[in-house]
Amino acid sequence: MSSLAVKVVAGREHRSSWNLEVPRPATRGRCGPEISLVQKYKVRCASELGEILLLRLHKERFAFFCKDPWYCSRICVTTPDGSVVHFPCYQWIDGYCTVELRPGTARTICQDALPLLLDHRKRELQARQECYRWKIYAPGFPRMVDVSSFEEMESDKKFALTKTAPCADQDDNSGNRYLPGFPMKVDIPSLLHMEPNIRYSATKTASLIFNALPASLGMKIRGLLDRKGSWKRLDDIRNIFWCHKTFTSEYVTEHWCEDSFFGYQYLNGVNPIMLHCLSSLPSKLPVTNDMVAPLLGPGTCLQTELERGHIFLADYWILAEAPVHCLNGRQQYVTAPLCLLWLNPQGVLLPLAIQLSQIPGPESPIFLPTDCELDWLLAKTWVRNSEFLVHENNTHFLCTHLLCEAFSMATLRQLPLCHPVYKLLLPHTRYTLQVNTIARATLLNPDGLVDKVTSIGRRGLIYLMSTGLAHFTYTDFCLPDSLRARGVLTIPNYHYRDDGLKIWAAIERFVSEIVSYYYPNDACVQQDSELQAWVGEIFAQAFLGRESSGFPSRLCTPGELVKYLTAIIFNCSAQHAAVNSGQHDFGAWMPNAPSSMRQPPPQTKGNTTMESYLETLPEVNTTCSNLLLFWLVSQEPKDQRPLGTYPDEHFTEEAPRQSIAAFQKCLAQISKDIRARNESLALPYAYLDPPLIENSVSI
Ligand SMILES: CCCCC/C=C\C/C=C\C=C\[C@@H](C/C=C\CCCC(=O)O)OO
Ligand SMILES: [Fe+2]
Repeated sequence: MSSLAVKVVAGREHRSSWNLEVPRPATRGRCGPEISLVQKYKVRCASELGEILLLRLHKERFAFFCKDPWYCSRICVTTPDGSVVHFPCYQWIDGYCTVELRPGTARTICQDALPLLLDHRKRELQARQECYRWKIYAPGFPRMVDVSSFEEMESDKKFALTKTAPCADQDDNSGNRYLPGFPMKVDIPSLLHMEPNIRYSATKTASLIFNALPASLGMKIRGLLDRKGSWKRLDDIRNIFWCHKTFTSEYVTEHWCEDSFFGYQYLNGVNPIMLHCLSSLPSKLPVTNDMVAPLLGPGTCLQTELERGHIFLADYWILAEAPVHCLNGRQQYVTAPLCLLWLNPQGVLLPLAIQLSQIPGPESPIFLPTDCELDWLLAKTWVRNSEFLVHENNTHFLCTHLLCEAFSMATLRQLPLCHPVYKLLLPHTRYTLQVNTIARATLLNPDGLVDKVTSIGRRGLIYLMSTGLAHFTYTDFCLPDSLRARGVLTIPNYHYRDDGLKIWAAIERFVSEIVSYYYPNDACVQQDSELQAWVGEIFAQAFLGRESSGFPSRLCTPGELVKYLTAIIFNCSAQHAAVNSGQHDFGAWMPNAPSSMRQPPPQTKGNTTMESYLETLPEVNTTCSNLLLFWLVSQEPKDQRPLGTYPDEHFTEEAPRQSIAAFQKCLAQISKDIRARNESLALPYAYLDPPLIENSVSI
């Protein structure tokens, strides 16, 4: 327990009496803002204070009680003339220290003139930069949070701001151990030292553990996590999760073999960003008209369909040189397929041809829907395995989790609490540093889950993500630009695109209202040195300063700022929901998303049997460990905050608060429309229904 003292720093000195409402120290054990208590203080001053510039909270030891972290939401001050001033805080106060708060009115650095306030901004950022330090995890990776610095903070060590952090590969791995009941090693030390302001709340942690433990122990007891060898029958896979079936997972189990469902997943599955429209075939995929004529039917040909813009390609080139790994002591296999698809006159997307390598030739036959059933199924399953690798590592982990971590870090390090962009973005960074730290400690660590279930292992993951980042562009990052560049604006029943564009537009409208309020002209953007440092830090640390990425290193106009902020908020919320929430739905039927392949890709046709198919799919323990992860990450643990909900009132002015209300109204209408559309669908698409989208990447 500790005591709290409040000090008011004001502009002028006069006689007055002030009422302060301060959140009372709640309870031990970081239970977050869930318990809300308010303490009222009357502060009598010998003189009138005038405008309050800063409010200082001192947290001190109380008698002999031990140190307790407190969560302070905000302080409300009623002035002698009856007006109320809010001082947003929304932070854990750990240890005995002083926190200085400014009134809630957002201010850019250009709007501050008083040296006291300019100095306060500077000191606030210095302290944050000391606390949140960048770490190089692997060459070519976006930089991430260095959790070891929190350990140092707690032991009150002093350190230089320029301290360089080690790479993950040089870390001491002695704390990386097996935990009873779990199929992989866990890097325990890195989980123990999170700074309280970025740590999961007790509710969220408990919810994650309650989701994980019964599922993991259930599989352990049934021997599934330890059973090596092939599945004996495909049907046995149905029984892994007898109690975790969803409407979609059942639908997938029924329809996974169908070509139309294979095509559907490119539009509305967990990786809806792969298709590019072709105007001509690439030379590395020598599909002829004769090959596809039986499927195209009379009255058309491949060339005509190319000219109509009805031919699409999913190219897994990035896997061509991925390192390959061993699972259960056996060599695994990876390939880099090319999958050609056709949008038929009924508006259904169908696979036309699959080549399982980037190099054409007699050893890489082009598989066709007219081939025998098992050959065609095996070729499609190889593509689904490639989808798994590209989706999990790049679309999901790199492009949402890791990039959003870098946005979160830059926001914490470069923008003070009173900055309008800090107020706008902070809710969209909630728990991202924590979930990524958990992922690094359980999935990406040596002998972690990625090493236990994927054919490329941790080394392959590092290769894929660094190669992915080296090719990632600002166009890919901005949904409308990406859809246009990929030529997929007119494909029917592309619900990810339709819902995503509506949400993008709603975010854009909201952001442009906020931006126009605080940045009325180009000069305001250009002269905001904190904003420019923030963009520059993202460019340098997330995109490694690569000019060809097209990401800005500087922003010049309010329009550029609106686009950039819209893209960040969209990717932290909607994009993560689109590529995260369906992992169990689409992956629980393992043959639809195998994490590894145990036989080389076929070099001839006509040899596939059900036995060889089962010998190619992952073993029982590999399958079950992976499905355990899918189950866990497909549901947001409790303590959720859906898109557009801002219970922490960082903005206190009327204009931004009205913009928030309008944003919420717009999202509610989008939700209504999505739900109405879904009524008529055999397989509803709900991943982008706003109430089901989390504000931030937090699982
Ligand atoms: C089997 C027990 C695992 C416990 C892990 C608990 C929570 C997971 C924490 C974070 C997950 C984050 C992301 C991970 C996504 C992709 C990683 C790559 C996976 C792969 O290649 O297999 O999910 O939301
Ligand atoms: Fe995720």
